[in-house]
Amino acid sequence: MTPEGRALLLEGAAELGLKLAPEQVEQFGHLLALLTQASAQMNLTALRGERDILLKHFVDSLTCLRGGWLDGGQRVLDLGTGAGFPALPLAIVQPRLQIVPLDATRKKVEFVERTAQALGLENVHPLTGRAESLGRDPQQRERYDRVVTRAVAALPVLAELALPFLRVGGLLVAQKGPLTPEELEAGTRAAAEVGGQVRVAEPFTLPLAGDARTLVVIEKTASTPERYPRREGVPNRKPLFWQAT
Ligand SMILES: C[S@@+](CC[C@H](N)C(=O)[O-])C[C@H]1O[C@@H](n2cnc3c(N)ncnc32)[C@H](O)[C@@H]1O
Repeated sequence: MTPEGRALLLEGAAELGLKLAPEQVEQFGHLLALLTQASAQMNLTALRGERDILLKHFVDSLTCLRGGWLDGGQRVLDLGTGAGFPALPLAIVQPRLQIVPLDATRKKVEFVERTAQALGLENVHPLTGRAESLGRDPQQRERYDRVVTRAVAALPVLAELALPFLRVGGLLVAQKGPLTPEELEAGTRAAAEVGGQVRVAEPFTLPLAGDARTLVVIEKTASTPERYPRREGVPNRKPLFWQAT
């Protein structure tokens, strides 16, 4: 990482109230190098360049910590982690979290696994598979305190895919771009259908970059009915209470 990149990362984190230790900055530098190297060989992430990766992957992932919903020693699933976001930045900054990054694409999960090992992150336990199937697996269903997710699907789809993984009382923390009232309305109805209630939908801007974001928190208030999630592909194709685009 260049000295400018280091300053940018520290400033972005500071805007979120986080003071990164030197070892954590080292880990982010290592992550940047591994991501850049792997992206040259496979289609891992659309973002290229130090500034974009630092702000739009690393700092952006850390915005999931707003509100303190992920404080403490929680068991967390990162639904649709891709190249490890937000899982890897969260694991670096909150070592007490036990994080399971989940993705349907094996080569992405393999990258996350290799990278977590290289960074010495023992709190990362990657998993390959589709949320629709794993959400029905007794070893995964209702086993998590938190589900985090970033840039994966519309809110009603996320509600159906994520809520089955949560214990009653657990929270879905979804980091999204700008949210329309229609998406929030559909997400609220979908959440109710699968056993959840929207607690917070808070707009904010990404530190330094200024992009519009929304942090949505849905609490699981009742057990998810057995019929959810529906079979693979259906939640996206026919989202609950929402017109697929
Ligand atoms: C646009 S990427 C976002 C990746 C990462 N969360 C990020 O913010 O950079 C969406 C990822 O979600 C995964 N995904 C989408 N639907 C999924 C499902 N039903 N089960 C598991 N993974 C899924 C895709 O394979 C893809 O890697």
